[in-house]
Amino acid sequence: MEMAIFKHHIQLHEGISSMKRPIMTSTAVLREPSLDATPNDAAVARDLQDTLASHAEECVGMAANMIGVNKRIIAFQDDALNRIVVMFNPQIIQQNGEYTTEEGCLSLQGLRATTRFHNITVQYADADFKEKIALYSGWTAQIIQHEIDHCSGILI
Ligand SMILES: CSCC[C@H](NC=O)C(=O)O
Repeated sequence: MEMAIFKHHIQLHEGISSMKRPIMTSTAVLREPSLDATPNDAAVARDLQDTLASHAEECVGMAANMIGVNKRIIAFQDDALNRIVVMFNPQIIQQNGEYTTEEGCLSLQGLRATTRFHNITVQYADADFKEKIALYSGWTAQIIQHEIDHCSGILI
């Protein structure tokens, strides 16, 4: 087991980033609320970001439990910034504009109907663990809601 983890990190640092990194699909960690993240989880965040980048064609966001780590960390493709954004301990503090839509998930088969909010205000710590509050709308807001649900052990 330790060898396997060691090998994984070698791959990370040798930069075999075009290889799709493994995703959890049916483990308990996806159904459990994750724990608060700390600055010590920076390496997990980088791993999550690299894993999302390796799945960028078919996946717009991920939560750390999708790579088997039960910490409240998300990464998502932000089309406005044209890069992947990482958030530690994201929390929705305001929301409005409820609607129903269909969503898919890399950890599940098929599409499911779900309720989302068009506008959200998110409180989080950024990649440098600085506290931030930001407003998101539409597609990016939908992705963030999906990933925050993952952090609570909620699948669509
Ligand atoms: C619209 S939100 C969908 C997010 C999903 N990622 C899984 O956490 C994905 O398909 O990328």
